[in-house]
Amino acid sequence: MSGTLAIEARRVSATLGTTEVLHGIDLVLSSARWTSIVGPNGAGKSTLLKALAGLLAHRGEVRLFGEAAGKIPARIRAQRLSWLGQSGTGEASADDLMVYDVAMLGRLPHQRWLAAPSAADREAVERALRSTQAWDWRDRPLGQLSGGERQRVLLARVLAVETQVLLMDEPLANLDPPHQADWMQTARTLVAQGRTVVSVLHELPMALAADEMVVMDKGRVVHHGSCDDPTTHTALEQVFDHRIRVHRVADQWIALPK
Ligand SMILES: Nc1ncnc2c1ncn2[C@@H]1O[C@H](COP(=O)(O)OP(=O)(O)OP(=O)(O)O)[C@@H](O)[C@H]1O
Repeated sequence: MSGTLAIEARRVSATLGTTEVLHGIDLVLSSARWTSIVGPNGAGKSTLLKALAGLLAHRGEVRLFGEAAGKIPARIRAQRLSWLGQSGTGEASADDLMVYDVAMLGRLPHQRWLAAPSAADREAVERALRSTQAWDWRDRPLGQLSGGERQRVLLARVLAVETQVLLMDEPLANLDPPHQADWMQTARTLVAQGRTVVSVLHELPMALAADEMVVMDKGRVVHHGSCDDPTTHTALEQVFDHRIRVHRVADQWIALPK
């Protein structure tokens, strides 16, 4: 799959309320790459991610592996693309569910109507919960977990779907530094398996560890390039009004306040 196009957005615009917040986005993301989406608050990052996920009405076209995303039946699309919302928005209704059952929800696209989970479903859920070190809480209600613990369960649910494309909005929210590093390792492992990871990130050093960066401002993509490319660093500095500077430290890119 590497080198094929995972996601194409053509002239994608979206209006929230009465305000157009995405203005004709053109974006092509190759498969087997990790792309970070960055930009100031309100730039339209979450809105773009939702449009790519098919969760938001928009104008223009989104294609998933060459197929018009809107024409792919919802269940098939859910087998190909999984989505983690910002800080688990909309998850409050899951508070009474056990952690294991929350992760099992990720397997719904693979299950027949009212069928019991298969051995493959149970294996995928265990793998996912172990990979975010959430397995030990499997019998606890989601609502009793801390913010970071909860985020690790929601990450596990996304991983349990085992899709080709994973879209994650601020996946590092509430995670402590070791678990942020674990998430980065997970993203790299997924990419090594040929999967495509797209993550909205505010943590710029982590975002700069991706393969590619999409820089957004005011509802537009102002730059898309390799995280190692100096023009990407310039775009990043510009979009944050030159209040940050990208440096190379200990073999990685970091962004320091100026
Ligand atoms: N329901 C709404 N009606 C009108 N405008 C909205 C609505 N929801 C969001 N917006 C606006 O859309 C713009 C894009 O929001 P979005 O959440 O996509 O930004 P973001 O880049 O993800 O921001 P952040 O970094 O703060 O999470 C913002 O200016 C926001 O105020």
